Amino acid sequence: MTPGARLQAAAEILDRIAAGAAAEQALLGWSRTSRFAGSKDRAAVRDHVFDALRRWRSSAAVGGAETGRARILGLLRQAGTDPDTLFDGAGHAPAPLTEAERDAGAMPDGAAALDLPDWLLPVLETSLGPRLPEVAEALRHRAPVFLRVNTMLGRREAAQAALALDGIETSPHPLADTALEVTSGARRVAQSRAYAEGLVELQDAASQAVCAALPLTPGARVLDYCAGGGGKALAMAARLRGVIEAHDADPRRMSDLPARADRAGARLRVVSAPMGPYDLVLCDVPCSGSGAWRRSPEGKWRLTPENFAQTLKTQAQILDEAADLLAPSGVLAYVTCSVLTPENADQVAAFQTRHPGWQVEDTRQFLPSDGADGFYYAVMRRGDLG
Ligand SMILES: C[S@@+](CC[C@H](N)C(=O)[O-])C[C@H]1O[C@@H](n2cnc3c(N)ncnc32)[C@H](O)[C@@H]1O
Repeated sequence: MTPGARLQAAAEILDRIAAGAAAEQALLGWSRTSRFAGSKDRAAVRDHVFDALRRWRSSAAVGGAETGRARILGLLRQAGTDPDTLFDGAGHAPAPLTEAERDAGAMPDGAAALDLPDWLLPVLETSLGPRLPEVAEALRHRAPVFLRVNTMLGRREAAQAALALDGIETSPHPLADTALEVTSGARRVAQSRAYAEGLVELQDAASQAVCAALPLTPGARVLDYCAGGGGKALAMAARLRGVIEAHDADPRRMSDLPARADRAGARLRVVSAPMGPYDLVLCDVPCSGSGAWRRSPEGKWRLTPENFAQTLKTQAQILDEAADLLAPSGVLAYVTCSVLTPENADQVAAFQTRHPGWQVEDTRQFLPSDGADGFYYAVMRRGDLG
């Protein structure tokens, strides 16, 4: 496919997304009917689609309409690329621009300029204060690819050398001792030997920093209450060198976990009904995902006041359930990939009001503008053991 044909394909997929299709479904539908497209074409089309999703509002404003074609036009204008070099109608490229399209388009302002939903702007302003513009800007760009070195199987330098043999260049990332940022060859990671043998896992650097901050002591009984795909459960297992119990309200989300644990040499037990007492319960709760909207930009537009309110209720309920599973001196670790105060510090404060005596021992907010995803954690323990 020519570069122009890739843009045309992306524009059509964006129209399907605008009509209500999920991005992955729309991409899959296109893939199935486009057998002529090679792997590089598919990757390029996907990148264009996700670039437009990250800049859904500003690309439409600059492109002059709420269509896939206009959004692609807007992205080109934002990048300083002359659209006439690609909108030329040749070889399935977009048709040349009309006079009306040339005249259309304006710089957005307010929430549209930041590529944020209007309703969420006040929440973000309160949560981030003067850091809002830099966070919003970070969320408009592609996320770096990070790997976690599985220190049960090798050191960071050994992992870098193994990855280099497969043409993947990395550099250590300061957020965590286990973190590598992929600087070239990211698309080869899943086929690399280091990945197949469990020496590295895909995991965001801030997510690794969160796992590194948890007070895991040898012999501790640990539960990952919202284990999902198990990224944090595996990272905890590597640190603890003991068994991690993994639970999720939706057990299908953990279906790959036993195989991933085997590959990593981790000891992990999936439990459907956790039985306390535990020494540490990790609650990596469902959240807005606002800290990771670079990776999942659809989340930015699908979040509504209604489902946000429901998510806040679920988070509180999970914290209450987890507290009941802990030993008297046990640690309750609350984690979100969010930058929004209502689901971070406010949620923890509300828990403390419902459960007097719990104290926050350690807490930190990571922001996407610091390099990795936005994450929040609070490590809590009961203070009134007497
Ligand atoms: C942020 S994801 C977990 C990601 C995972 N810990 C990781 O590191 O890859 C949140 C998970 O919480 C689960 N969940 C939602 N409601 C829950 C509940 N009431 N109890 C336990 N898990 C729940 C979801 O199914 C989802 O897998």
